[in-house]
Amino acid sequence: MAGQVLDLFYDWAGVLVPTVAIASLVTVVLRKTIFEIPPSLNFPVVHVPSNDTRDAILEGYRKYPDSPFVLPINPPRVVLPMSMFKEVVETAEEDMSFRELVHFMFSGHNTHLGVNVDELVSAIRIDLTKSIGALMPILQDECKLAFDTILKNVKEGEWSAVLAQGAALQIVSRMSGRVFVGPELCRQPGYLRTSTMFTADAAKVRNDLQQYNQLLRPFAVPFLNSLKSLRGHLQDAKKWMDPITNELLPKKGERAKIVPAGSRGAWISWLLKYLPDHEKTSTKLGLLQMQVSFASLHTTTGATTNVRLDIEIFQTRTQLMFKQALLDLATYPQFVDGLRQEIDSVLAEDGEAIDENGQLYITKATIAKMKNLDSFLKESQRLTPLAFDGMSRRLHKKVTFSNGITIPKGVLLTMPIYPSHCKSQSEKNPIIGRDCAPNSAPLDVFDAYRFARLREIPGNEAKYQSTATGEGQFTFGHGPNACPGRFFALYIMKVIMIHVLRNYDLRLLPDALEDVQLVCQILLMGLFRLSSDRGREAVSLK
Ligand code: HEM
Repeated sequence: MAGQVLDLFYDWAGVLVPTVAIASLVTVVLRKTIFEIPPSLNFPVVHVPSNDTRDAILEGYRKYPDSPFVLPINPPRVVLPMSMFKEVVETAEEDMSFRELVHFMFSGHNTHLGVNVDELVSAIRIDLTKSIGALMPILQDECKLAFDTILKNVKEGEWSAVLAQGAALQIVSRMSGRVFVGPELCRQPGYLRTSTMFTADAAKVRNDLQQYNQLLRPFAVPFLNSLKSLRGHLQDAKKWMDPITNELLPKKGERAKIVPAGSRGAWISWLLKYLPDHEKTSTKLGLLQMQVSFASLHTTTGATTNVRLDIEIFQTRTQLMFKQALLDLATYPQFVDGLRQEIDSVLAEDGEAIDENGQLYITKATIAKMKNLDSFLKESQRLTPLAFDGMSRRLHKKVTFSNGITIPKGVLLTMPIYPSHCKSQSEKNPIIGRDCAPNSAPLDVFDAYRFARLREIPGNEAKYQSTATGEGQFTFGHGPNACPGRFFALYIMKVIMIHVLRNYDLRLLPDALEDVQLVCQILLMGLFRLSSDRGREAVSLK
């Protein structure tokens, strides 16, 4: 009898064991490929109402301010409590990385995004940032030319409707293009289209590939139109780089050419300094050019799967921020006079400088004295960051944090930066809550000079500048991966804001929809007019 039972057991075991093994294998493969659910995430899941990650993050942060929660989007995100931000930014690149996240989200094998961008980061962080002062004349020249061309129908003394979104895109693209590729190319419609569309097509490749499960993606790649367009942009970029590269590459025995900041080719000469010899080609420089467009356009935006930002996939980051600043200027007109007075009084004291072509321009040092303007831009970004999450990373391996929280390999992490900027969402105050200057409005209210007042408190001067990062100030990330382009981006925005404030009045269209935050993402119509009493008045030179 016992023998029969044993036989029966062995018969069943012979079937059961392989069946269970195959079933487990299939489950693991399905989880990894079809459903893309990272294993064993024992954190609460927050409902995402109609793809609105912003509301889901706010809700998650309200419910779980001190512990992780999951956003069930594709691929799912683990949102960590803000108390862990230091550990996240300080964790070694080999363990979790921002670039790996971009590579994963944007199919880096195909799009070349998220790959090593050390040379790009060095050229931005070291050369571009150091040269901002020297770039002031060309940035202001291009700003004025771009406004005159793009807003040519705006008549003095009359209100005209302007689609601020499109105008801002062209103005910012021209100003950054003037620095990257020089005056001829930066105004060419073909160049402008390629540098903005590269980002749009990269986002399309990402979205297209997400329609397929991971196993099928390699088979789908050759048929993606978005990828064909992307490759076309890279070929165009190479063509544009050919002449500049030929001019700048030293012939045998020659030393590398030094091109002064502001001259055509300077940016390329900075990149060449960091490239190994075998990569000093127009193909590589064209790729870097597209990568810098992408970095200043949409790196983390695409990774957020934020619906509102996805609508605006064609916009540059700086342009989005600039548009938001314009929107805030129109929404809170009570600050316009104060900002104008600051510009006037700083210029009355410093005067303007004259560039080598005899044109007036405002120096970087003079702009730096406009602390209310700096504060206005920082406040604008605090309440409307590009993404409602941020400092996102992908894990290369399982990581256990000092509080015992373990996150498995392959998971995408993010931080709830927007709620952390805004005290009213939680009683966990960020540092700006603690440091609050007297007379400041609550943290959920737009208070244009909040940071200017904070800077007046002894010891705070550098801590609350628009480019500063740290607790409660995460618009540009923080730590080793913090945005290297933020200094450049902010001076572009300041130059534009000063130009607008000195030359135009603006207000929202009277019938602008009620939900301004949403409207601004879709169709922001501003009304501009050349202010008759302020238009281009000459400011006394010292
Ligand atoms: C207002 C405009 C901008 C915003 C809000 C912004 C924001 C950011 C953020 C949040 C990150 C990731 C930081 C992290 O996760 O720790 C980042 C990375 C980066 N940004 Fe920006 N950015 C802006 C403009 C620019 C511009 C104009 C450039 C180029 C000139 C640029 C170049 C980069 C690069 C190269 C990285 C990747 C850094 C790395 O991988 O180490 N950004 N940016």
